[in-house]
Amino acid sequence: MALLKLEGVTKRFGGLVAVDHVDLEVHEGEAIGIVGPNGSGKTTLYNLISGVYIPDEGRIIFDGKDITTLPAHARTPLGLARTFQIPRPFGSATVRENVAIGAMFGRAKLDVESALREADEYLKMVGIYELRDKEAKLLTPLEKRLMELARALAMKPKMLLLDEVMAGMNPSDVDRIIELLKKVRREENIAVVSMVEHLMHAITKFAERVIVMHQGKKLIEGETMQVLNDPKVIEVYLGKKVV
Ligand SMILES: Nc1ncnc2c1ncn2[C@@H]1O[C@H](COP(=O)(O)OP(=O)(O)OP(=O)(O)O)[C@@H](O)[C@H]1O
Repeated sequence: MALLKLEGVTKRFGGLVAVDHVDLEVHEGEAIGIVGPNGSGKTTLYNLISGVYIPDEGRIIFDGKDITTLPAHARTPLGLARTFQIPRPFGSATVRENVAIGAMFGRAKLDVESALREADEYLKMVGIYELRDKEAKLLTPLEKRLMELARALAMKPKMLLLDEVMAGMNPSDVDRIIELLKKVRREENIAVVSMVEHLMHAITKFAERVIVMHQGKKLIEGETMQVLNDPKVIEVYLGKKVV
């Protein structure tokens, strides 16, 4: 059984169909990349999966439950965690407290003490443990994204939706995050869906399967290298070879 299943999911903004009858399945522990040019519907798709938007048509099933109309805060405890392209941390709280919130309100629902301890583990994992006592608002954009990743992992999700988490990172940080994601997939069987606009090389190292969005529709889906070298995909990316 698929962990996540989208059936004919559609979202319109006035006359514009931002996501157009998308079908999608993600299985436990899978690594998926969602790519597509600007405006192709990737963010809207994430917002539909995470509950920021409710679809105009179609159904979303997660872990056997119909979550189509469930608000975002009710999806998190079921094991659906996401990061945002522009993180919105609790600014005056410390980095450690921000991550602990994930452990308290995610699937694990830990008490404060245990959540703070757990936060330290995840901060070490993403490589910003030394920043734990800093106010979150003082972090750089990249550090904020790493903190968000730690918070999402502390939720003990079954599925992690990553929104451009590796954008702006240097190659060694990208490699470190990819290794980390492989480790959590292997050890905790977390399905990771990663949205990427430009970092195609990162996606080839990480994703087993890629979905290409174009004008709100799924253009193609399949094994990563095969998809990224497909003539239709090359055409969508302005005639350039993608990788
Ligand atoms: N809240 C909104 N109101 C109106 N139109 C929207 C809204 N959100 C997205 N759109 C439109 O829907 C289409 C898909 O946008 P979306 O942000 O999902 O694409 P994207 O692939 O994530 O692009 P980007 O990489 O630029 O974020 C675009 O034409 C966009 O202008």
